[in-house]
Amino acid sequence: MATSPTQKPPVAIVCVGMAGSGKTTFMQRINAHLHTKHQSSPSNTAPPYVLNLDPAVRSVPFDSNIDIRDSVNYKEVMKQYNLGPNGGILTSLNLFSTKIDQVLGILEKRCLPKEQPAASSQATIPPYILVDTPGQIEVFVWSASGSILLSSFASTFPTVLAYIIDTPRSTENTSTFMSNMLYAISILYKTKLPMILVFNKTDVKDESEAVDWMRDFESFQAALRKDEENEMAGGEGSSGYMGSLLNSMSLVLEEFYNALSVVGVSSMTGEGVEGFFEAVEEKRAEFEKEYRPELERRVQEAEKQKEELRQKEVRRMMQDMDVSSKAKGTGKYAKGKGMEKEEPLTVSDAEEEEDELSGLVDPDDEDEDAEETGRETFDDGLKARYEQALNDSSGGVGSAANYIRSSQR
Ligand SMILES: Nc1nc2c(ncn2[C@@H]2O[C@H](COP(=O)(O)OP(=O)(O)OP(=O)(O)O)[C@@H](O)[C@H]2O)c(=O)[nH]1
Repeated sequence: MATSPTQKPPVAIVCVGMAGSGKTTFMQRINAHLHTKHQSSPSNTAPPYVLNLDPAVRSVPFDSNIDIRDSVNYKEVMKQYNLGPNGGILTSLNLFSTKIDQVLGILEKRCLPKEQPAASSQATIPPYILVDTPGQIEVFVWSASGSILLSSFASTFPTVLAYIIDTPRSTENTSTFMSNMLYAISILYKTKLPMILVFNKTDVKDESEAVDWMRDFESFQAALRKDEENEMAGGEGSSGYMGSLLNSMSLVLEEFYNALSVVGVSSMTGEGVEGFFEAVEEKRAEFEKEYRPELERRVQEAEKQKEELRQKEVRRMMQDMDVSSKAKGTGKYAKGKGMEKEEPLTVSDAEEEEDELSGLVDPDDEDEDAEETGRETFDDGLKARYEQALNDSSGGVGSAANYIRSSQR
C-alpha cells in the first residue's frame, strides 16, 4: 500500500474583505470553476470542500459542506444575549469556535490524503477548502475566535488568505486605495499567513491602475498630484499633510507589496480565475517553505513551556511533601537523620537511652521504631508515585489532580 503521489493536502483559501467587496460572489465563482473542472475530468480532480463562517447571511449561492448556521442560530444569539448585529456575529463565531476540534476532525477525515493502492490514480480528496467569512471583516480578523479558527486551519492545511478588494471603489482616489492597503497589511501581520490581493469587479474597472500604484512609485506620485489638483479645484482628493503622509507611506509599503501576489478577477464573468489559482499554488509553496517551519517552531516553543511548567509542578509538589514530612517528624527530618540529639527530659527518658546503649530494648519501643520506618517507606513510596503520576502525564497539573482524586476513591 502506498499513497498516491498526486494527492497533495488541499489548500484552505480563506476569503476576507470589506463588506460588499464581493466575497460571496467570488466564492461562488471559484466554487463553480472547480466543480466544472471536476465534471470535465472526474478522475483527475475532486470538487472543493466548502465552509460558510458567516452566521448572518440569509442565503448563500453555493452548497456548503459545513455551515456555521447549522450549529448557531444568529438571531437567537442576538435575542438571548441582548446583542446588536456585530455582537451577535462575534458571539456566534465564539460559540462555533468551541467546536473547532470537531470541525477539524471532519476536515481531516474528508480532506487529508488517505493510503490507497499505488495503481489507483483517482483523485479522491478535494483540491481546495473554500472558506467564506462574515462581511464585518474586523469581527473575524480581530476576534479571538477568528484567530482560533485561522490557526487551527493553518496547523492542519496549507492556508492562504484571499483579500478581496472592490477595484472600482478602491481606485477612486489615492487615499481610499492607501486605506485599503493599510487594512490588508494589518491583516497580513496579524494572521501571519500568505496573502493574495484579489482586485475584484474588473469587468467594471480593470486592476492595471492599482497594480501600477503598487509596483511603480512614480505612477503613485503622479496620481497623488492629480488628487491634489482635483482637491484645489473643489473636488475630492488629498492635499497638504495628507498628501505628504500618503507619499511617505507609499515608500514604506514597497516591502509589503513585494510579499504579496496580486490578481485581477471578475467574479461576474469569471475572468482571471485561472490566474488566481496559479497564485494559490505559488502561495502553497511559500506556506510550506516559510510559514510551516515558523508554525512548527511556535508549536515546539509551546511544548517546551508546557514541559517546564510540568517540571516546576513536580518540584513544587516534592517540596510540599518535604514540608509535610517535617511537620510529622518523618522523612529526612525524622529522628536520627541529621537532627541534633535532644537532652533527656525525665529520669525514664535517661533510662531508656541507657538501655538503648547497652542493647536492652523494650518491645514497645521496637514497635514504635518499626512504625517510624514504615511511615518513611510509605512517604518515599508516595513520593515516587506522585512523581510517576506527574511524569506519566502530559497534562501536568490536571493529571496530578486526577491521580490524587483517583487515589482517594
Ligand atoms: N460588476 C460586478 N459586481 C460584482 C462582482 N462581484 C460582486 N459584485 C457585486 O457586488 C455586490 C456585493 O457582493 P457580495 O458578494 O454580496 O459581497 P460580500 O463581500 O460577500 O458582501 P457581505 O457578505 O455583505 O460583506 C453584489 O451586488 C454583487 O453582485 C464583480 O465581479 N463584478
